[in-house]
Amino acid sequence: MSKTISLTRYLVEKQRVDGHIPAHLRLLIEVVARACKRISLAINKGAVGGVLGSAGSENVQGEVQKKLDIIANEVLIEANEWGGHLAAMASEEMESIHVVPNRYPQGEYLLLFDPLDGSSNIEVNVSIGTIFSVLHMPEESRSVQENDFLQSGSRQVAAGYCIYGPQTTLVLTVGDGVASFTLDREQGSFVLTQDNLRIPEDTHEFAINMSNMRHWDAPVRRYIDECLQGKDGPRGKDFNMRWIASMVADVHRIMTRGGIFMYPWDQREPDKPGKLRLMYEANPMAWLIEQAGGAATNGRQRILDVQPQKLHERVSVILGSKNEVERVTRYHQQAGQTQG
Ligand SMILES: O=P(O)(O)OC[C@H]1O[C@](O)(COP(=O)(O)O)[C@@H](O)[C@@H]1O
Ligand SMILES: [Mg+2]
Ligand SMILES: [Mg+2]
Repeated sequence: MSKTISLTRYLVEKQRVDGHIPAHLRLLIEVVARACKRISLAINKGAVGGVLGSAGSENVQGEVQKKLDIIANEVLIEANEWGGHLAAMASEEMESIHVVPNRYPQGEYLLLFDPLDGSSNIEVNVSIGTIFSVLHMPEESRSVQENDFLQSGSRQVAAGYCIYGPQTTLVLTVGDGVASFTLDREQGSFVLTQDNLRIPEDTHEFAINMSNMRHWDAPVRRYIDECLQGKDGPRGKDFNMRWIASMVADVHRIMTRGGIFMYPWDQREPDKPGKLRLMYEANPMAWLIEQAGGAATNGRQRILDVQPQKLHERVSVILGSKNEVERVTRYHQQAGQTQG
């Protein structure tokens, strides 16, 4: 029988042997992973469990909430409140931060999450996921406030996502590479399935919602136009396109075989920097991608260097295989376009 390494053992080794993470961070990650297991079970029940469909409410961003958006949010809050070594949490589904009540143990970390990403795919049985990011409380902060969360992505201490697809897979970084763990339902635990994930620097696969083409900025049009010209164009090779409309699923494909993902600023809502949220979608994904050898920018600067001004801030996202992301970023610089 092959020797398997559970997420717990992997994290214990990161703590004890490699000295990469403190004990409280290890326990926090384990609590998030346990919550993801529960979310995975709820999703699997589908129509049988009565969990599909709209909840009949909207979140702070004006998006219709699905029942599973709310269930996933509640599972994450409940699990982390009493066991997460946290000071507070923030979520796509909550307008303001959730401070851990003082009847529970207080901790030094801040947890941000998109409880269910790609929720438009729930009913069609296509992969969806949970994205999370962990920050340290600023040293000087006494009682936690929203401002404490407004740290750039480069200050994350852990980040990851869990994809609920044909397999449930947790992909994690604590700043020394990326590892993935697949849920073994018989054992009830996440098992290490790949260590030190690497994204190829070159690719011939792009992911973008092409229906927005007429709204894009010139550098994005230029890049996609050149890809579409294939062998006959300046790139001299054919490109393939994929768009799942679940960032988690599109990023997971890139983690697995390379590619570039873009949700750029566009002219539909020119005052918004982008569609995706900086703090609990773009930052954790950008860090994972960089840790796997890829790159992530908003066309103008590294996503991890963007200083957030508000909790639900949006950002233009270009991430994936390094050479392609650098090319799109260069096109933005050459065009003098600085949407971000
Ligand atoms: O429907 P569009 O405009 O193609 O947008 C798809 C994008 O929106 C998102 O679904 C946003 O995530 P939520 O489902 O968490 O709101 C991304 O996962 C995905 O990349
Ligand atoms: Mg999302
Ligand atoms: Mg979501």
